[in-house]
Amino acid sequence: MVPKLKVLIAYLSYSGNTKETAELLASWCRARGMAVDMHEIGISPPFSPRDYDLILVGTFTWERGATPEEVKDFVLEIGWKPPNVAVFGTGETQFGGDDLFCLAARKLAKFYNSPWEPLKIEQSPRGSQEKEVEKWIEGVLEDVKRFAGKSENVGSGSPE
Ligand SMILES: Cc1cc2nc3c(=O)[nH]c(=O)nc-3n(C[C@H](O)[C@H](O)[C@H](O)COP(=O)(O)O)c2cc1C
Repeated sequence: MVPKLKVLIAYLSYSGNTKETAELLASWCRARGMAVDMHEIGISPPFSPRDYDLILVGTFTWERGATPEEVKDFVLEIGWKPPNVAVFGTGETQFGGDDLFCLAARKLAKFYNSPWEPLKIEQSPRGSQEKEVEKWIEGVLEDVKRFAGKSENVGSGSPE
């Protein structure tokens, strides 16, 4: 039997948009037979990144493009850069246009040298943006087997 792909979805959400995105991603992966664990940043107990074939990290963007402190702490707790991190984020263009839109997600993807462009969702993913979520996770999973099982210790640090 082929072992199930193991996916961890870690996210931070205050008002629910990033959580909704995380749940859509979880449903999509589970419907395709993957084993999914959810991790609420700042709440769930620590996990071992090496247990997973893919780690999805979701964050909203805070004032003037800032990364939420909880996400910075999460990154420090992990303490190294797993090579199989894909980032998704929610934000709102009304807070600073394209320059600041989902900037925390973009910075996080850069920090992890993520092989995938971050998914950027305007507010809630429900409705027309659900297609974007699906397209993004499909693309990520196409590549995942290439990265599965590999790890690379490149030191610790913190995103801006
Ligand atoms: C005070 C404040 C500042 C914000 N600044 C930004 C920002 O600079 N860039 C951005 O894309 N979104 C910004 N947002 C929008 C949130 O990132 C967006 O509402 C997000 O979907 C919230 O995620 P959550 O529902 O998971 O908590 C800001 C929201 C608030 C309340």
